[in-house]
Amino acid sequence: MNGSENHTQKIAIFGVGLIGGSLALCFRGKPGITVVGYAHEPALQERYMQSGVLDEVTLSIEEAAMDADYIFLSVPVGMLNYYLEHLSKLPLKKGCVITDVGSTKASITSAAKSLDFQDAYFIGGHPMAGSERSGVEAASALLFENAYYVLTPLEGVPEHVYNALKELLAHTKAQVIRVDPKHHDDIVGAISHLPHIIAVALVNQVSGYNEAEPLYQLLAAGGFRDITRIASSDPLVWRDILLSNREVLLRLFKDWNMQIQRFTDMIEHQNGEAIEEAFRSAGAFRNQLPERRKGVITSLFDIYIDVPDTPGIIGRIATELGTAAINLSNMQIIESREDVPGILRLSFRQEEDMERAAQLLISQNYTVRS
Ligand SMILES: NC(=O)C1=CN([C@@H]2O[C@H](COP(=O)(O)OP(=O)(O)OC[C@H]3O[C@@H](n4cnc5c(N)ncnc54)[C@H](O)[C@@H]3O)[C@@H](O)[C@H]2O)C=CC1
Ligand SMILES: O=C(O)C(=O)Cc1ccc(O)cc1
Repeated sequence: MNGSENHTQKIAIFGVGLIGGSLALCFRGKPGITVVGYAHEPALQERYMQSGVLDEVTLSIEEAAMDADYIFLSVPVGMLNYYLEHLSKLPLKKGCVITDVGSTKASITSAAKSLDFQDAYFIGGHPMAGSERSGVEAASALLFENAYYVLTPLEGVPEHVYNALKELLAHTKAQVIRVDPKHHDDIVGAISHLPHIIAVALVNQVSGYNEAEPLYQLLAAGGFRDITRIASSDPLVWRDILLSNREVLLRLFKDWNMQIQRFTDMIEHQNGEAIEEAFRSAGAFRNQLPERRKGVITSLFDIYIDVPDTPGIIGRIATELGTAAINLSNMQIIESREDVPGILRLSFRQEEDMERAAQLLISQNYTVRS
């Protein structure tokens, strides 16, 4: 029975990459849970097993699905229908819940509506956390912590089945939220898919200029890196997402073109006041966004310090923090120029570690900014 603590539960994961692997890590080792991965290619079997996120791995869809209480489809969006259809023809365990993690929800939900799962149920899902990285090696048990996890249950899914999935997802430490599939795609199109497109288009524009003048790449610093991180996302995963949210995106492009046209007009007519107002209103909205939700990418508490361009300085700072038992999660030089101090970003998982590090470094006369 799903959701019962007294029974052993089998969780099957199809597509053990960033998201599937992170889910596996959240579930694996929890009392009574066995996590089995499905690998569609022999080479993946070894890779999945070596990653240490699974209890078992199989090359057989049937074997993975057999007796599973939950099946997570965490393959690229373009492959979801194939697996859903295949599963609908298998004798699944009574009460089995099939769910997915795809970044669009309307298409998979409408496919699921047209299939007969007999004694199984389909509940669409989308964890609103991730990164530009991909593959099981990038998986982390902390990925979903405090993020939202959207569920889009089909009509007719009993409440206790929905609640059992929600209970299982508590292992991810995400906050489950129920959203209509089409509404989900409208919103996520604007806040995730469009930004990915803009980032890629911008990088490609600059990369074109850089072919004739390599100074573009050399001078590209803070702002460019910040808003283009997601341009490094997996091409195949994103091809599928964008094609699956086609209509929403085509609509969003119209509004986007209007925004660009507005800037064209303001600059052409030297309308400084309107430019100021555009920045003012954007800033006001952005500043009210909720604090970055914790997760492996976003949980970091960052401080920035100016570092003189002295050999070994980074190693020295890391050692000093280590000696003071301050847990540093990451350090990255985000600007380094000849003859001027570079900027080093120090990231911490705990706010307390960040505060202690700031105090220590200030006491050693470093310039520390948050
Ligand atoms: N990348 C992100 O930040 C997020 C992605 N998603 C969704 O999660 C799903 C997976 O994305 P990621 O984990 O990022 O990608 P990934 O590339 O890290 O993982 C995909 C996995 O699926 C496997 N795979 C590919 N084709 C397959 C096939 N035909 N049959 C079986 N397995 C196959 C790959 O070997 C890989 O292990 C996508 O549907 C994506 O839209 C959802 C939230 C965040
Ligand atoms: O890296 C980022 O900031 C992301 O935007 C991650 C992401 C990618 C795809 C999703 O469907 C949800 C989240």
